Amino acid sequence: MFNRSLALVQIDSYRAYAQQHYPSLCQPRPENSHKGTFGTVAIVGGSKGMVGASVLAATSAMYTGCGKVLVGLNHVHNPPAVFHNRPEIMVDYAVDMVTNYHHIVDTWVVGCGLSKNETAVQILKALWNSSITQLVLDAGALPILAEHSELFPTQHKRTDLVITPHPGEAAKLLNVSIERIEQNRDWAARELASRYRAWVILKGHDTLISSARGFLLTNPSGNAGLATAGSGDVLAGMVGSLLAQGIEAEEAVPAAVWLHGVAAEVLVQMQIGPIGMLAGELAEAVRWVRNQLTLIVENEEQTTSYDKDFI
Ligand SMILES: NC(=O)C1=CN([C@@H]2O[C@H](COP(=O)(O)OP(=O)(O)OC[C@H]3O[C@@H](n4cnc5c(N)ncnc54)[C@H](OP(=O)(O)O)[C@@H]3O)[C@@H](O)[C@H]2O)[C@@H](O)CC1
Ligand SMILES: Nc1ncnc2c1ncn2[C@@H]1O[C@H](COP(=O)(O)OP(=O)(O)O)[C@@H](O)[C@H]1O
Repeated sequence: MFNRSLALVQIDSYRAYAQQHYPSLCQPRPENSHKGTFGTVAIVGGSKGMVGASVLAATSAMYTGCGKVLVGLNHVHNPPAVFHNRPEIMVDYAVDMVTNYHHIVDTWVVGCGLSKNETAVQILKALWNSSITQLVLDAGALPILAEHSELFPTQHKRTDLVITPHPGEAAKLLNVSIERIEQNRDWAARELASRYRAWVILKGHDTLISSARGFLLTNPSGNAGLATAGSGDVLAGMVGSLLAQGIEAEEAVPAAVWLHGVAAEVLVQMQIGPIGMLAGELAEAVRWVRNQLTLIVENEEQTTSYDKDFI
């Protein structure tokens, strides 16, 4: 029988890569830090039947290291007072959250499990036209952007707008077929970045990251284990989390994609996947990788035991 506690993971090469490309991921926590030091993320989504998507995004945001997470659920007029398996997460009705929590949120992540309806459109419009500086749009937010372009002027002043389409969503945003996106992925990522003045994560095998200034990168990590329900929600939470921690978008956006892929690779090395890998397991693995990256190691050849019993 596979013994998880004996699983050995080669973390050294990941650490070396992160030190070179994403040094902020390797910074240990200052001793005098407090929860406000690492920012607050609000996840807006969770329509009926898809509350799990918001909980996954919120959980992964916390596992990635932000200080506080709020979830605003749409449709659910009497939201649960608490997610019983995640009491750390503050929860409220989405409209109330957008109205009342403006001042305490650093980064808004909108769309995880968000169905399209009039309230969802109004929520997105309110956030789009507000003074918030960091906005990540995923999943259910993207068809709204595509279908109500008149409500979302592309000449916004936001510092950091990140959109995270899979090819189906990119096709809607660009009004072309999914085949056209898949055959012209570089073009699609660049076109979306320039059109929306946004950071774009065009998901799928060989995820692309693009910026309005013409930056284009193919993410080197990940595997087909990521093709599982909710793994995009996990990624959206991670992007929001790194931004909320004050990491510049130039680093935070590609770092989140890389870390997400590394977590999937670690799970495969542990034989938890690629088949049957769960989005929740991915989020837990992200926390382990994130902490491993901050360790100072003297022996470069060291391998590290990932013990599932300790996560
Ligand atoms: N536990 C929860 O609460 C969960 C909730 N979730 C939430 O559900 C919401 C909708 O998500 P969803 O998965 O139902 O539909 P969506 O992603 O819009 O796909 C629609 C169609 O697009 C296409 N397509 C997709 N990917 C593609 C690709 N890479 N490359 C090419 N085509 C691709 C594909 O078309 P097909 O290939 O099947 O013809 C597919 O049928 C969203 O808000 C999310 O957050 C989920 O995260 C799951 C866990
Ligand atoms: N074959 C694959 N190889 C690498 N990454 C993949 C593969 N399939 C999916 N992914 C990744 O998994 C995530 C899926 O996100 P998404 O399509 O939004 O799913 P969901 O809505 O279920 O969360 C994305 O980060 C995508 O890049």
